[in-house]
Amino acid sequence: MSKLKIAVQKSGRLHDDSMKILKDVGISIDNGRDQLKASAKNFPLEVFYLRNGDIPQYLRDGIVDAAIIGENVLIEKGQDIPIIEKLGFSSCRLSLAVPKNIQFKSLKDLQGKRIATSYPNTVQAFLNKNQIKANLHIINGSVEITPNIGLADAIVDIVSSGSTLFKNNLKEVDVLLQSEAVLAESPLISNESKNILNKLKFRFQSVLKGRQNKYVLLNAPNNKIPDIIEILPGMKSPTILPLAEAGWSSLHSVINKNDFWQIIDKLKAQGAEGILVCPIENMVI
Ligand SMILES: Nc1ncnc2c1ncn2[C@@H]1O[C@H](COP(=O)(O)OP(=O)(O)OP(=O)(O)O)[C@@H](O)[C@H]1O
Ligand SMILES: O=P(O)(O)OC[C@H]1O[C@H](OP(=O)(O)OP(=O)(O)O)[C@H](O)[C@@H]1O
Ligand SMILES: [Mg+2]
Repeated sequence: MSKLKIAVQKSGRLHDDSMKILKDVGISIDNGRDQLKASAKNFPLEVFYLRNGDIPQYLRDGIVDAAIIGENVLIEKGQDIPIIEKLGFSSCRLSLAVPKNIQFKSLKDLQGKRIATSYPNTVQAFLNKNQIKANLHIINGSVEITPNIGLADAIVDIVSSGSTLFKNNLKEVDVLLQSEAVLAESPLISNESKNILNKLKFRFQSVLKGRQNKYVLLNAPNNKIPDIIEILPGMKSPTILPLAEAGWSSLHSVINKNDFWQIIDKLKAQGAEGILVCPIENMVI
């Protein structure tokens, strides 16, 4: 039986979360950290550990069938490569930054200036769109240091918490794009591999939905149940079970983790007690 070949970053920001989502979908991988290739024990999958920036070419050439990769890298080097699922981790943005003490009024201030970046294609497209001519200085890392050592007037690099910009006395003045880890597919994938990839995608989706939601159990007096149901819509509708104590019920439901605190406050205000909140491993809808 053939195996799906999937690329994962060998080491770096994406590695741990990529391995975690594979583990969370129940795939167990024989993992020697120095191995460049490893097979799953219980799923037709072979993992290739590669450099992030090399992955678009491997996908394009059909050397791998799929990859977990930063969306920003596909925008830079793999616009021809389809994204089939966003994976919700490694969220960051690609931003333009300049020294803090510089007065930056508009993008026109970049005219004729030097911009350091590891993302030349993305930056050039951004400059073209804004009709700006600037000189790109392409480097692979530590981009934020370049204005301080006189190598560049501005930078375009990944920002997440903003602490690297802060430490280097830079300020963010524009955002070129938002990014997160994605599941990408080779344009040359075979039908057989595509079937396996669809199964993997389905498992990813159920784990991602689970991560997005929480399972809530609570006790409430029966006369409060209609009001509480209004707050707790659930997947279809909440489960209601009678408690041993007369006049009380237990309600079970699923809530989006983003609405979580707001909903809990409302539940308490409606007389809910003994509220338990549990993580969800998988949600298959
Ligand atoms: N500070 C950050 N916070 C969140 N996500 C990030 C951050 N920096 C980078 N990323 C995301 O993680 C991906 C991998 O980043 P990382 O710096 O580990 O690799 P790289 O230097 O681009 O590549 P390589 O594998 O060749 O070392 C990036 O493409 C981006 O999508
Ligand atoms: O906004 P922050 O949370 O500070 O994150 C941004 C930094 O993270 C990434 O670098 P990384 O640490 O991956 O090092 P690298 O430049 O060697 O890739 C990115 O290139 C920025 O430098
Ligand atoms: Mg990096």
